[in-house]
Amino acid sequence: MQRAALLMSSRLLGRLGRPGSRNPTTQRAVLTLPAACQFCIPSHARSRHGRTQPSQRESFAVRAAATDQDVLEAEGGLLEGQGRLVQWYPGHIARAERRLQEQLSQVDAVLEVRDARIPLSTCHSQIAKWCGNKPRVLVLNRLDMISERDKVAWTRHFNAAGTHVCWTDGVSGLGTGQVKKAAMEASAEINAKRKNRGLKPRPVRAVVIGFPNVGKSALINRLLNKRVCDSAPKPGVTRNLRWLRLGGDLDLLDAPGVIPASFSDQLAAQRLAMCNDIGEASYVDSFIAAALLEVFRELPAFAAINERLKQRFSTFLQAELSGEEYVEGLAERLFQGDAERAGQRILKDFRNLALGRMALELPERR
Ligand SMILES: Nc1nc2c(ncn2[C@@H]2O[C@H](COP(=O)(O)OP(=O)(O)OP(=O)(O)O)[C@@H](O)[C@H]2O)c(=O)[nH]1
Repeated sequence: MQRAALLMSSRLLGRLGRPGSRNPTTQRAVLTLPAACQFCIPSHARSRHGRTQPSQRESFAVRAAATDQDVLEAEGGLLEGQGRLVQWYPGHIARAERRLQEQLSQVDAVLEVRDARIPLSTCHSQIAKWCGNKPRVLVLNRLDMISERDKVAWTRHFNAAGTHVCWTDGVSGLGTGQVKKAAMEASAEINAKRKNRGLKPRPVRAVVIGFPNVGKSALINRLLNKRVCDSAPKPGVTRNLRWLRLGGDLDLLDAPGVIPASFSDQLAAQRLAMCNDIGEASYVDSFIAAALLEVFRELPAFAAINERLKQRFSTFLQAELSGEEYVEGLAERLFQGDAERAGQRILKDFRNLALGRMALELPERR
C-alpha cells in the first residue's frame, strides 16, 4: 500500500487536492477519514471502560484537514460544488446518529458490521466511544467478495489482537448463525444478573451498526429469515432506527449507516468510494477508478487482476502507465473521451466482482 500511497500523493492527490481541500476540476469536497481499527488496539491501550487513551483517541480522531473553511463547512454537513450544494454528511445521518446515541443506553450488545474488503476504512472512530464497555461483536460482511487468502490474513490479524471475527455473506446468509450466537454469548451476563436479582429473563437487545452499504439490513434480513429491512446496492437506504424481534430471545435495533462528520485519511476515504460505501455525490468516478487501479498494483493478486483488466478492456495496466492514464486511455478507446464513464465502468466491474474477489486492505500492507 505504501507505493500506492506515494503514487497517490504524486499523481492523483495532485489533482484531487489535499485532504479537506476541493477537487480543482469539480470543486467537490475531497473526502478524508480515519483508517485505524479499534478492534486492533492492544488491550493495554484501552481504559477500563473500553475507551482509548487520549493519545490513541488523538490518532483515531476524525479530523478535517487543510483549510478552516472546509472544516466549518464540513461541520455544517454541506459543501458547495459546481454551483450546487453537495451533501456528503447528509442530514438524515446526523439525525440518526443523535437518535442512535439516545437509544444506546437501552442496548446490551453491539454488532459492528464492516465491509470485508476494507475492514479498516469501515471502522467508525466514534463507535467505541458511543458504546463504552458494552460487549461488541465484529462482523466482517461481504465474505463472498474477498479471496480465501484475504480471509485467512485478516483472521490471523484479528486473532492476534484477541478479537473474534464473525464472517458473513449477507446475500446467502452464510455465517449469520454465528453472529446470533456471538451476540447471545456477549450478552449472556445480562440475564444471569437479572436471574440473580429474581427477575425474569428478557430478550437481549443488540444494535446493528456500521458505515452505509456495508450490508447491515441484508444481515438483519438473514438473521430474521425474512425481508423486514430494505436492502439495496447504494448507501443511505436505511433512514430510521427501529427495533426488530428475533425469535423471542434477541431484539435487534436496525440503524442507518453512520459516517464521521469529517474525515482525515484520504486513502481510506477513497476506498470507501471504491467500495460504494459512501454516497456517490461525494466523489468523482474517474479519479476514484484511477486510485483503485493504483491500489490493485499493490495487491498480491495483481497479476490475476491485470489479466482480467486485459480481458475486459483489452489493455494491461502496465508499469509505466498511471491509473489516471489508464482511465484516460480507456475513455478515448471506448467512451468518446468521457473519463467519467470509463471510471464508472471500472468501478462497476470491481464492485460486481468482474475483476475478481479481493480485499483492498490487507493487514500487512497498510
Ligand atoms: N455480494 C454481497 N452483497 C451484499 C452482502 N451484504 C449485502 N449485500 C448487498 O449490498 C447492498 C447493500 O446492503 P444493505 O444491507 O442495504 O446495506 P446497509 O448497510 O443496510 O446500507 P444502509 O441502508 O446504507 O445503511 C444490497 O444490494 C445487498 O444485497 C454480501 O455479503 N455480499
